[in-house]
Amino acid sequence: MSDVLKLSGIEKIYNRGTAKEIAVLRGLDLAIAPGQVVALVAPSGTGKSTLLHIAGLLDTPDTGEVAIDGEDLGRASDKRRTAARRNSLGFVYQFHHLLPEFTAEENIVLPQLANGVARAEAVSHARSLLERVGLKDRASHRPSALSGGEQQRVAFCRALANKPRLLLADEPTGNLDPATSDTVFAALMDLVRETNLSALIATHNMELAQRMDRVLRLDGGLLRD
Ligand SMILES: Nc1ncnc2c1ncn2[C@@H]1O[C@H](COP(=O)(O)OP(=O)(O)OP(=O)(O)O)[C@@H](O)[C@H]1O
Repeated sequence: MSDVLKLSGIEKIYNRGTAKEIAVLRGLDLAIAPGQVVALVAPSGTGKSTLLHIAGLLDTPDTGEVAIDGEDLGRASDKRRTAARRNSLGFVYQFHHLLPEFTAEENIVLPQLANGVARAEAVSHARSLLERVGLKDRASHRPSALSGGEQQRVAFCRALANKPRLLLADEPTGNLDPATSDTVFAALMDLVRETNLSALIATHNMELAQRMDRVLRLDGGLLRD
């Protein structure tokens, strides 16, 4: 079976050929197998965002290949990359970025409608996701009526709404206090495991990183165990 994410020889150099040249990624390789959860540990400024943007098809490398499920998308058309982002990738950030004027449930329904799923099916899927993260009775609340940990759990459900193959997360619990971070992270991991999702999760928290299948450090533009 092919890797869900395969990065090969990724180079990203900003301001190439000028005095301000900065080589952020220097021939980086990464393979994530189906169902594998990888922790990305990267001190500030080492290129974590650059790497997540390239893996998430939001940016392109100068050289190298980005394959999702065996399809090379690094230099595919914008249309194809947008479709892959919608269908194959889920994103979670440090802040939830939920739509404030919609309920928790609607925030999970809307991306499905945008992908052509019928409303009844989208609602049923949203409810099942909310139930799995313990928020069944919060479905009709707007984000402002939810705690920080609850907001983030809704954001996880939204990321999984379109049944992605790969979850990309940037400090998904970085905005929460340590105790809340712990339970919310456990909820995310349960959801990821239940759906056999692959994931690349950036975190500064070594204790959380150790709970993943593999811990990789970004160092000198390359990934090391
Ligand atoms: N568009 C750009 N043009 C020039 N330099 C850039 C650009 N984007 C990022 N950089 C530089 O590349 C390096 C890596 O940036 P990146 O945002 O990937 O770091 P990061 O590891 O995500 O940092 P942080 O955790 O602090 O957000 C930094 O030195 C940054 O200043």
